[in-house]
Amino acid sequence: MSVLSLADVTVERSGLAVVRDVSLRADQGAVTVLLGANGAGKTTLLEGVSGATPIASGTITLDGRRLDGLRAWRRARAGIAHVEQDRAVFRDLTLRENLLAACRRGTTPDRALDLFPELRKQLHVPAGLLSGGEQQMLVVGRALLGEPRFLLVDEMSLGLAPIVVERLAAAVRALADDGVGVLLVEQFAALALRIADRAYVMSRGRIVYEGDGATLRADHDLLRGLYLGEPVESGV
Ligand SMILES: Nc1ncnc2c1ncn2[C@@H]1O[C@H](COP(=O)(O)OP(=O)(O)OP(=O)(O)O)[C@@H](O)[C@H]1O
Repeated sequence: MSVLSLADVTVERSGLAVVRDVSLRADQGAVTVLLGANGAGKTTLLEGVSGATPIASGTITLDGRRLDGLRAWRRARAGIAHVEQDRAVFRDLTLRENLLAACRRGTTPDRALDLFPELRKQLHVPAGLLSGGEQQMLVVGRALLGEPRFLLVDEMSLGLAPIVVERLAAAVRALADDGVGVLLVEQFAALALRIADRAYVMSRGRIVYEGDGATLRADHDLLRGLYLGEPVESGV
């Protein structure tokens, strides 16, 4: 089983450490969620893992192999796919063309369309005309076409209707059950914890909680305290 592992990772923005000494691990076949309030550093951490932003110190390894010195495309080739927050699609190309653009030689868009069969009806629609939920399905599906071992997903629920969010969450869970390792960043904890195997909470750049998803889901006071940066004590 593959393991994505971070040890003492610090990432800076404009010279300020916004991710500080973060250590975490994500396992293949599991959903690992990274929670935390707005501005906690979650997006920056994912960017550090994918290589979109260089890390200042620490190590990132995939099955023991150092990734942190590699350019982003090499990390992608090693098996890391990053679904960024911006839902960027080629707006004038059809959904099908967007998927084909992401296919490796000899692969087809089937994996994305099997995960989100509702997209098959929209294959010839320009991606810019799709709903926000369909665009999100497109970018998640597109990320799979490179056959990643790990999928980093940033705030996939942002601005979407609850029913669509449920659909996306179920798809992400199914991916993990199918053997992909998912590292999911969410600001809204309830949904993420429902599909999580393991959870981390970040506050002001640091990890302030690590545990299994079910424990945090069951303890609202603990979760609230972590978000507010209060002492980590159950039942406060
Ligand atoms: N380009 C930048 N230059 C300086 N500071 C930045 C830059 N981008 C982000 N920051 C700051 O870094 C901190 C972490 O931001 P980040 O986006 O990683 O947090 P987040 O937990 O993902 O929050 P959000 O849910 O708002 O995306 C914030 O305080 C933010 O203001």
